[in-house]
Amino acid sequence: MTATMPPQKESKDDDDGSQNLSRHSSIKQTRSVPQVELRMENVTYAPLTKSAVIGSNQTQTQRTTILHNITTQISPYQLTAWMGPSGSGKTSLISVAAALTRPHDLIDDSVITVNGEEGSIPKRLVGVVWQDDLLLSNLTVEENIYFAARLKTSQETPDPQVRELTESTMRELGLLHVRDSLVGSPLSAVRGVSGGERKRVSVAVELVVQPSLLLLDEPTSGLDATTALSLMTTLKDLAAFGHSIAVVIHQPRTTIYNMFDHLLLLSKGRAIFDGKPSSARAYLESCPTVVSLPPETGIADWLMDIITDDERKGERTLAKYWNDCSSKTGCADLTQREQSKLGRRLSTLEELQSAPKYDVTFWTQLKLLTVRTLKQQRGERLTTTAAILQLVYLFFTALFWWHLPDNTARIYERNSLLFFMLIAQANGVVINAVTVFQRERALLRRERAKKMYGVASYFLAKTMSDMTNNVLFPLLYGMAVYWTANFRVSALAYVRFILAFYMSLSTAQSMGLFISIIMPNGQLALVLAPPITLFFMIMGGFYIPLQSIHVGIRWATWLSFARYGYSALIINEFEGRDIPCSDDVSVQVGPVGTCPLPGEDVIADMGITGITESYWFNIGMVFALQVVFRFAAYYMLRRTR
Ligand SMILES: Nc1ncnc2c1ncn2[C@@H]1O[C@H](COP(=O)(O)OP(=O)(O)OP(=O)(O)O)[C@@H](O)[C@H]1O
Repeated sequence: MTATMPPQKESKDDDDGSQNLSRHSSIKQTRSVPQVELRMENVTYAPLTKSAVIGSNQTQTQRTTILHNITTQISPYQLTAWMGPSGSGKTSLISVAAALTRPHDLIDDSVITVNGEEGSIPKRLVGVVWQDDLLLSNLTVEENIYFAARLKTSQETPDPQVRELTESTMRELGLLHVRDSLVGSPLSAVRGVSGGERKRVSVAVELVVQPSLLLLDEPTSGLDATTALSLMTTLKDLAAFGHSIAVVIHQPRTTIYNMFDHLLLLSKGRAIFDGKPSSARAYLESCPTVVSLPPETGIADWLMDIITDDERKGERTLAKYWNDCSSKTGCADLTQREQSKLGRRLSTLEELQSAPKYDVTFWTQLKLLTVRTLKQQRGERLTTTAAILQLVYLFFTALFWWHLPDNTARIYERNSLLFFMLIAQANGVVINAVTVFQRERALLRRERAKKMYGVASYFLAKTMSDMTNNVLFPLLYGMAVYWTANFRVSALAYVRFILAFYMSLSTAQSMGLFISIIMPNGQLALVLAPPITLFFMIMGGFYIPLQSIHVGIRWATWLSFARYGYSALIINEFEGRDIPCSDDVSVQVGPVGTCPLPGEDVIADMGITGITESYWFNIGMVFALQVVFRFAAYYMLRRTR
């Protein structure tokens, strides 16, 4: 497919001096981007917030007005800057523009229009680069960018073209030298790329999908001057393709300031200027309280100084002055923004909303997400630390249960070991499932909002990865313990042991995922997961034989994956063989005096009777539970936004 370029801006009044910059951007445009003009009029953003009641331990819910009556616009072909001191509401304005706030938090006469029509922008057309990045730490820089690009580029675009786009984006952002480095994260064992590089990767991941509206929260923070300039140049070039771009920026150097087409200045949630950056100085100097720009002071530094000074005085003079000025026509000439020269008719909101839901088919989503999840989870689960943990478990297990003699005196120890293996590994697997999903949740929410993929493909890819990577080490532990403990010597019994152990662990994993999905509060999920697992473990029949569990809660044993897993392991160990008697007469299992003891008596003694005496019944039940957990998890995930 040949690259389709949207009409370029014919010419530009370079009265802001940006024509002096030599720009060598190689950013490529692979598709036509719907142009979006977003206008916010009289926007007052007042979310419900919780605050402490003075003098008591209680909290109260109230509306806090964060943005007051803001009117501004983000237009195609323009690079817009939002500047203001810390706490002036820049980040909140990004949330409003990206339609990430709740509609009822926009109060009074707030109106948002998209291409002239009231409504919020379709989220798939928006890219937001937040200050906190959401990257996949175990993928390389290139992989992070490539997967984002592939998922958001039409199915017909050949892969080499997507690779080329990835390459040019990396080049643009100075990331080629770290393309094969893992991104890493402060929390993971992988240190990864530097903070500034990670920031650039987050920008690249958004930039590569070429959103109509791109909002960036302090993209240059943590970057050196050259890289910051290069990034802003890239954004400026991207705007020239018809994208609408707004950056939150603190104190840009003058070269960067001169690139802006439109400037919004904020102070304590209020606008104090909205218009051409080249007019800001003249306008503000006309305000009686403002000291003129001193010689040899950068304009951005001066702007911050006068806003901070005004905030310190507490009279909101600049906001009032702007309010007076913008409500009259007196300063219209000074502040008039450069009119965007749109190359074509803007799409209606309905047209913007009616685009195909996803750029690539379900199967492509599934393939990409499976590869991506496998890579990410391999780095999280198949780590040296995880291997060492299993070796420690193996050491202790072998220490206490080494080569158990196969006689009636050691039946209890055999059973206890089977149960210990289940409890130790299932608990770890559940905690892991909870933690990993809590980490993925934010990324999933963001990517779903951008319509990069559907829940079904994400969930299926995750399930496939969960079934392999995540239970591999625990399974290897079980396979080793089988021989160190001297369980039943038979190839068939070994295979059946592996199957029962694997099914129990993967069901525990599905339960962990379900818990994690239904509890958005990650800390609560982590606190509750172990007792829930323990409850089902007790229902497993080792601590209390099934027939002795109180009749009021005995029904819960039918919901316990541990019951079926443990029963299958016990049946596999004892069914169809006789256990030689021990000389130790104090040990009694089964009918007194039976020698050798039939394995079936051991099984019956555990309360495993009737239909549950069948190995395959238990495997079937644990499988069914797994399916139920997975479907419930999927259903709940679809319902959450
Ligand atoms: N959900 C919220 N509840 C209560 N207060 C909030 C909420 N969101 C933002 N604020 C407050 O609103 C003000 C503006 O916050 P915002 O993060 O938008 O500012 P900012 O200009 O981006 O600041 P910074 O440059 O430090 O990132 C701050 O005082 C902040 O504490």
